[in-house]
Amino acid sequence: MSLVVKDLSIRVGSQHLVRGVSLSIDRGDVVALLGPSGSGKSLTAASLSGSLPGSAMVRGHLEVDGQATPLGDRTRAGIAAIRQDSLTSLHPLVRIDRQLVPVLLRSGEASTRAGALARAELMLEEVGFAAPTQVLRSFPMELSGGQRQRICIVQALACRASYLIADEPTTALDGVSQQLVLSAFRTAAEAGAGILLITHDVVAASSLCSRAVILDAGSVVDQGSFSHLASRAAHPIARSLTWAAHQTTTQDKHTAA
Ligand SMILES: Nc1ncnc2c1ncn2[C@@H]1O[C@H](COP(=O)(O)OP(=O)(O)OP(=O)(O)O)[C@@H](O)[C@H]1O
Repeated sequence: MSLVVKDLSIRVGSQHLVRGVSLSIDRGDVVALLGPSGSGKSLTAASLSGSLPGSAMVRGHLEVDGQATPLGDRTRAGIAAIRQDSLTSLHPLVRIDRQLVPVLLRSGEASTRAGALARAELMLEEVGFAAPTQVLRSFPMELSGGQRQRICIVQALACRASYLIADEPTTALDGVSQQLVLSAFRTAAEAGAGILLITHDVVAASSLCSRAVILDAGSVVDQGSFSHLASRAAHPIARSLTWAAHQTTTQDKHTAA
């Protein structure tokens, strides 16, 4: 079971911003999408989650668990997304409980409102909220950027989607929250979700992901395991992006030994 995108191409006006990108994510696997700023990671993510801007022209083939799926389809079943900008993802005039409870009921995580509230509290605790009851009663504007980001992460995980597209989910978070979120992703993958993690944090990616796809100027320049990318990568960007992570992982292993 996997999500496969082939020959993805995105244009806005006369600009060809993503060119022939192909990648796959297996259920239960976490794949990193790395690359310099402006290389096309967010556009690629948006095309998979059906949230490309209306001005974008998209071409290519998407298959979800063997089922061909239109790339422009905005109501895509089975794929949840975490976007970079958490303020636009949450309804500003709706309290957090009313943004989480319906998702948990729809996904079958809970069958009653009381059960969904209890589950929401637990999931909020798992991403570092010390007072989840209070958070559930808040409006998004009463929370910090990092808190809103973690609520979007809980909302996406609450969908229990087969695939999760996470665009820089931990950028606004402190170190402890980052670790908790990565641990929640690991748990989701162990439960069978396929995750695409877009990040500039190569060390975090190498600790969580089995392999990475590297984009530069809208094209895939390399992909494979982190040790492959660090040692034999054909493209200098792939080498520089993965070298530090590989060094850290290797040092950690030596320290542990
Ligand atoms: N709606 C849009 N209209 C026109 N150009 C866009 C649009 N969205 C993105 N771009 C351009 O497409 C290119 C890729 O953008 P994208 O946001 O995918 O990069 P990214 O790799 O996610 O960067 P970052 O790491 O900084 O988030 C950039 O040159 C950007 O300016």
